[in-house]
Amino acid sequence: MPLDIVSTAKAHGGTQGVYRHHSRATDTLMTFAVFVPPQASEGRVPVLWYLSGLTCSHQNAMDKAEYRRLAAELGLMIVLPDTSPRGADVPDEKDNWQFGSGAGFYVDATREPYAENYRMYTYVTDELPGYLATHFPADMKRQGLFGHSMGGHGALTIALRNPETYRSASAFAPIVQPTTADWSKPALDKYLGVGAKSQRLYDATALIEDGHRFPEFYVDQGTADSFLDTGLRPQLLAKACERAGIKLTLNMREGYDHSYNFISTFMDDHLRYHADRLKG
Ligand SMILES: N[C@@H](CCC(=O)N[C@@H](CSC=O)C(=O)NCC(=O)O)C(=O)O
Repeated sequence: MPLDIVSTAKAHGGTQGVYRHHSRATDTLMTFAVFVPPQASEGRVPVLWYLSGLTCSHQNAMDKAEYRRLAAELGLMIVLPDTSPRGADVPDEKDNWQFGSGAGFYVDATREPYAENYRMYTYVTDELPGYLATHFPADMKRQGLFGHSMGGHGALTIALRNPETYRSASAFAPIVQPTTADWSKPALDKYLGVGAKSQRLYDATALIEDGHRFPEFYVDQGTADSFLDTGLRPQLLAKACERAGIKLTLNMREGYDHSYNFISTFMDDHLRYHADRLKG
């Protein structure tokens, strides 16, 4: 399980690193970022996964999410995976930002020609955790997930499917019902097949309807988000959670849009939420 170091830099007493490896899941080179807090010099620390949105790599959140100062104070390791496989041999739609490169939707594709490489669910839930446990001072018994938009969808669905692995889950402006939203349905149709039952495994509201449970979710959503009514629709998650008896804290943030200005504003609240649930 070899890992190449792309870069490391000291930040807030910890280390921000970028790493690259060959992935068995995607059969491509994959790049990811990890912030290791200063507390790791004394023992393993809790792991918080940040799943990014459409068009992103590990780099966007590293540059704009402003997580390092408080993660260093709280002793949280922050892991930033890429959002899709990439490379000349990976099937893609160059002019479509809602599909292919930068738009893996955290699914394991089953349709050709995508099934060989687009296996981001397995990559994030199985393969990359193995690298963390081997190469980093990560306490894999204390893991949480959060993410933005497509990554918020990833965080909610992965938590619902693996409640024994993750202790906490939160999201910024998540796509809560990707099987029907205009910017995600076409991608799920291509990765998994039109009308495929398996699409429900990648849809937070469908998972809840089908009996999957997670103790609680914390969600922030900007009211000036241009994707709010067609792509995101947090009210659908609220309804599903209410019916299922899942505690949901949904903060509608007046005037905030979909950008990293919104994410960085509320980043501290999310880090504290996870730290409370990952301690001890
Ligand atoms: N290019 C698009 C806008 C794309 C966009 O807003 N991407 C978001 C995630 S959207 C949901 O998954 C993002 O995080 N972008 C990266 C960034 O650094 O801001 C358009 O033209 O509307």
